[in-house]
Amino acid sequence: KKHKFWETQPVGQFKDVGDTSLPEGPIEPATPLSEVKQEPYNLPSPYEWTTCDMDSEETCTEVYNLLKNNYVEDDENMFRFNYSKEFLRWALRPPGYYKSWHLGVRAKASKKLVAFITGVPARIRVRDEVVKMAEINFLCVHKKLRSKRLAPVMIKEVTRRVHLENIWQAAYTAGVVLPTPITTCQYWHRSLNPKKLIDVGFSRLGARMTMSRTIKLYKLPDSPATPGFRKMELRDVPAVTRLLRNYLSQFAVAPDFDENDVEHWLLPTQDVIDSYLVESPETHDITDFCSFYTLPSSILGNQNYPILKAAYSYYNVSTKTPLLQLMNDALIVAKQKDFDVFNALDVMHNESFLKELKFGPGDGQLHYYLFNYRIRSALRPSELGLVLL
Ligand SMILES: COc1cccc(CC(=N)NC(=O)c2cccnc2OC2CCNCC2)c1
Repeated sequence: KKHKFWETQPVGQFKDVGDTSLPEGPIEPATPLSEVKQEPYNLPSPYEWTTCDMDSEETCTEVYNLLKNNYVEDDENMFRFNYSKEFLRWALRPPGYYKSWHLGVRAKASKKLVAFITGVPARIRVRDEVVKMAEINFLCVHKKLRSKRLAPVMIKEVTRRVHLENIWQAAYTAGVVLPTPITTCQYWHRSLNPKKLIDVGFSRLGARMTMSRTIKLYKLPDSPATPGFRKMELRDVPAVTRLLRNYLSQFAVAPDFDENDVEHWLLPTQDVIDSYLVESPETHDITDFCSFYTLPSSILGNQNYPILKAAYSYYNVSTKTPLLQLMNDALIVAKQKDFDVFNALDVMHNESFLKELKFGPGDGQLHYYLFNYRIRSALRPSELGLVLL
């Protein structure tokens, strides 16, 4: 029986799709904290809950290794995400985070970390409502413990811990279809190092294409074209916050970032997040912004290369520089930083540059979900202003 678990949860059910009599908003009401289950859910007897302290070098290394060996792979099992420890600390400790939402499962006998799931707090606007949510991510069960039905009880336990902080909604993504996506995005890839991408099987040589012709096709200038294009600095946080809040206000679902959030999520951190902006040489106004995060993948079974260095488009705002030119400058700096590929979803206005900047469509889709919040009808990806890590 498909979705046995999800049919028990307050999420849009397939049977309700199209029923416009159902109101937009929470599916189940918040409950008084006294009514939230006080004790953790039961795990199968060989396992125990653990809270993962990401400040601890040892625990962060355990989380890193669990994900490195057991987290999401592409459809052909050629690549596996390889989030760095620095990235995980950044992703899991935003303003107002709760350690109790960094939930692990250990084998009682060996004390080995065998599963993980996380939440971080976020204010997400859905149309005109700003809703406090948990962004759920990094659900990972060790390969040897799959189909022991650990995921449902991990989801229930992290939900219980989110409820204890009086938060009743969540946002998450998955590569699989669950009840019920609020939108479904295509992912796109722009080759920066085509020779390596073909060597490792990420890309294939085009028909009637030689390798040297392919290298020439993807060649980029050595430096950005836009005057005033520079790295973001701490002093830019107020202006970038204004620029981003205004830009994101046009989308149906988007984060409600304040200056604290912008300082955490968008200030450059080496090998984690890169952010650039355009400061007008005449007026010194900040008119445009682009950012991408660093998410390498392990290359499974290639002798020459162990790692694929990938940049993922994050938040981009263009008010003066054409988005096409701004993103081409992002590609140029990503190539300068030795990334092999630049990935993007067809969310926000990304569709306007993907083909022209020589992105090719990926072979999969990323589905976005809200927990305990119904929306009237599914969104187009271009109506979505939320990028999860
Ligand atoms: C190239 O190495 C991969 C290793 C594992 C999976 C995939 C395919 C894939 N599933 N890609 C995405 O989900 C994806 C493609 C483009 C942009 N963002 C993405 O996912 C982000 C956001 C969701 N959490 C994972 C990272 C590729």
